[in-house]
Amino acid sequence: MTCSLLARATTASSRACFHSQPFQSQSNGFATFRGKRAGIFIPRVCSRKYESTATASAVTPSVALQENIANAPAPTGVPAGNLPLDRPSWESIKQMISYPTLRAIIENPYQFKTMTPVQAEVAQLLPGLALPPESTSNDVSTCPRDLLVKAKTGTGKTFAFLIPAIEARVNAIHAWGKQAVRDAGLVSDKHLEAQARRQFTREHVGTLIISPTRELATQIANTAIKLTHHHKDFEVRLFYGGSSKRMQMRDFMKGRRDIVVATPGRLRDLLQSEPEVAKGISKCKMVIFDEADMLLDMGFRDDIDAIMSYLPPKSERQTFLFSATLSRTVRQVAQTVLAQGHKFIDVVPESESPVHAHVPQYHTVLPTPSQQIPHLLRLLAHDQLTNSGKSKVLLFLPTTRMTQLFATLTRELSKAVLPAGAHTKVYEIHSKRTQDSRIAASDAFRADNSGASILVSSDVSARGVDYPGVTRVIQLGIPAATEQYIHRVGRTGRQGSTVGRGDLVLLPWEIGFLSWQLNEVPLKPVTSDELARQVQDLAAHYDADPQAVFKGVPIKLHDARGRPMRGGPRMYDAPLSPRLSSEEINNSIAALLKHIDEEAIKETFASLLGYYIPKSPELRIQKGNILAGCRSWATEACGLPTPPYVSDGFLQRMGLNDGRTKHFGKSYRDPRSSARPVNSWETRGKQNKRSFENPRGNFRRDEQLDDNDPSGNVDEYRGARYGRERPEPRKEWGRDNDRSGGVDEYRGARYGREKPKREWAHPSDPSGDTEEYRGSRHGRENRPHREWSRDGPHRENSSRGFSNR
Ligand SMILES: Nc1ncnc2c1ncn2[C@@H]1O[C@H](COP(=O)(O)OP(=O)(O)OP(=O)(O)O)[C@@H](O)[C@H]1O
Repeated sequence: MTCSLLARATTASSRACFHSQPFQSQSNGFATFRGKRAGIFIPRVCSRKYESTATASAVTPSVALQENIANAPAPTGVPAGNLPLDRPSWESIKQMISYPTLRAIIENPYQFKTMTPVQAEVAQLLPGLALPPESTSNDVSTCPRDLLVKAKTGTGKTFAFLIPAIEARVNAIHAWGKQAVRDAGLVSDKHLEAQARRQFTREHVGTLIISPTRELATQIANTAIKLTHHHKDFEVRLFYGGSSKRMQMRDFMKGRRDIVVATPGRLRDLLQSEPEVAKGISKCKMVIFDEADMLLDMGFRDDIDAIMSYLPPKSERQTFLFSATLSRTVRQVAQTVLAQGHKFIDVVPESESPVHAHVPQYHTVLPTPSQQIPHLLRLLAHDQLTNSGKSKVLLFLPTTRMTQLFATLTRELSKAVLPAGAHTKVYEIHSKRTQDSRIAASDAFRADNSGASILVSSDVSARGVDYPGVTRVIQLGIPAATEQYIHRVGRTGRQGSTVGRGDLVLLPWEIGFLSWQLNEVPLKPVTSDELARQVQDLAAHYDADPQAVFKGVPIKLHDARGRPMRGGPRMYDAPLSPRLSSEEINNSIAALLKHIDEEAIKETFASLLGYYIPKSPELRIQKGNILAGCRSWATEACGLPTPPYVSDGFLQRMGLNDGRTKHFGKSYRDPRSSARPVNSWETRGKQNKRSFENPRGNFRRDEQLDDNDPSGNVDEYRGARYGRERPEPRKEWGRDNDRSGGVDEYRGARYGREKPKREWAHPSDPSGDTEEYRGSRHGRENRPHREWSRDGPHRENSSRGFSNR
């Protein structure tokens, strides 16, 4: 039996998602409903108001709680359109853009007044940026055509690239019609002009927008539909994997192709199999990469190479690259797709993080894996208590299996432990779910107004996806990279909102990521004990006066016909303090873990090994320690009686069992607690200090290891493992039966004191001679200039790197 509870809960949640109620978009204070146009969901707008029936009186909180509340995010966000007024207004560019576009921005469906910095920077380049290259206007000759743009998460980059894209299309259609009349030797012919325009819009793709995930592609397509609301007959086409290719093609063949939004895999597939798509794309004059750094990364490289070979050469098209994170390396790679003389717009000052400064970020390194689930529950409870009536949490997990497991744990445990109890809505998104249920969960979470909702997600929601009103982002385990950390945290504190917080929760052995990869990110530490105290204080405060905590939250208990309301925020059932006590939390967890299928935990364990082992260089720990860490997670956090069995074959595939030692992955534990520090990980990274204070490290010379420990006596262990005292074992390495050769040879190759003699230049090596290879590999000589030409070879193999997300 595979995790029955897990499976039941997953089905239940997808059913719940499909029956979700009309959605409320918090971005503009309007309720949105789904309709259909061009094969994708289009939001329509109508107004909706809530009556406030809750009244409350204030009480004086304790000193600790006052501090707590002072540190908590402000209770209300700045609604969209109310960004500070010192920014340029949209009205100020009314001469630069068409009236239908302006109307969509300032009147309906959006009501934005001012531009964000990135929008203002791009708007400055209008109208030249959106005019056809053959235009005789001065604006064209002086304006750069290609853009590389870096701006903070949640600052409206989508508008910044969609507005020029829409304007360019409008201008191109207009120019084409006029040219057709001129070519016919006429001065004016409305009928001919209209016919030429119609033909142009059906044959030529206007702008191609490439986005790494389906969720983001759908969101961009929806924003494009809203922005072109007042442009007559404008059409947006969407290509993404996981749903019917035939339907997408039927839609594409039906009408205009003003904007095509696509994920790389599906687009490449269609380009190779559908001549009509290839023909349309070959005439496309503008291509936009959203989340450009991710698309230019190795994971998507093959697909992007293939797609670029269908597009016009870079001298004949415009290319925009947008992202919140653009490293120097990505900027170098970007040169291959951007025209010379492109403009680099960077609205993230060098000294600042690409996440908004007003989003406080915390990290916790748990003392033991057994603290993981309790700490997560406390973070969720903390959010429900500090953002009462509007808590919306996004929980990120490293693998799909982990996401499935934690969605079940969160869904079940929230009923017994969290302040909102059974009213907490838990949604789940990852690659194992069907595309329809992913869309349903994403839409439902976006529209959720229950005041206590949680989206448990893998990295498919990490980039670009806009969920208004997210009050907290929790990351359990390390993200795939520093950039991914930034993008995940960027899901909160968006569009000028002052509400938001990020929490990173790590197991002891993951601390290296914090020290080495996130050393420039402004994270503050919070211990699990501190959080437990804060939650207890907040719970006591609530129990003393629930109304005070819900002050100002519109609670509607009955609908117009007097029936109990199903949606909307509601107050928590007091008393909360007993429910949030450590004992109660631990009991609830223990009771639930008994019902979780061991197989589900073992599969999650295997997925974690697959995720973490390649990360050993980033974490700066040995693979064996990762294996030991994952084993202890399975037993201590998930309650397995014994660590899951890992076969030798699996270890070998993971590069763990390299044959040099048969003890790989077996961590040594001294049975006497007095010989160990309280938490052996506390001393990580301080080895020099430790050796001064206690020259014998953590072991005494007279100690004997456990009889079962196969690593031999203490000295041998210490010497080999920590390398401080080496009891003359070096020559041992060069034993006759050691295939690695003499000691020096081994040392040279391994520790880089001597460079190994080059073996690359083997006559059969096609990479040419050493210098050529090194030059191109390490950048000493510039790589031969690479252009994605239309005639380039089409690569067959695809590796999109999202298989496990
Ligand atoms: N000028 C504006 N005034 C108010 N709100 C805006 C404005 N422009 C965009 N927004 C809103 O801000 C939110 C974030 O926009 P968007 O998703 O484009 O950000 P982003 O910079 O692309 O974020 P990410 O880096 O996460 O992809 C959206 O809800 C959008 O409607």
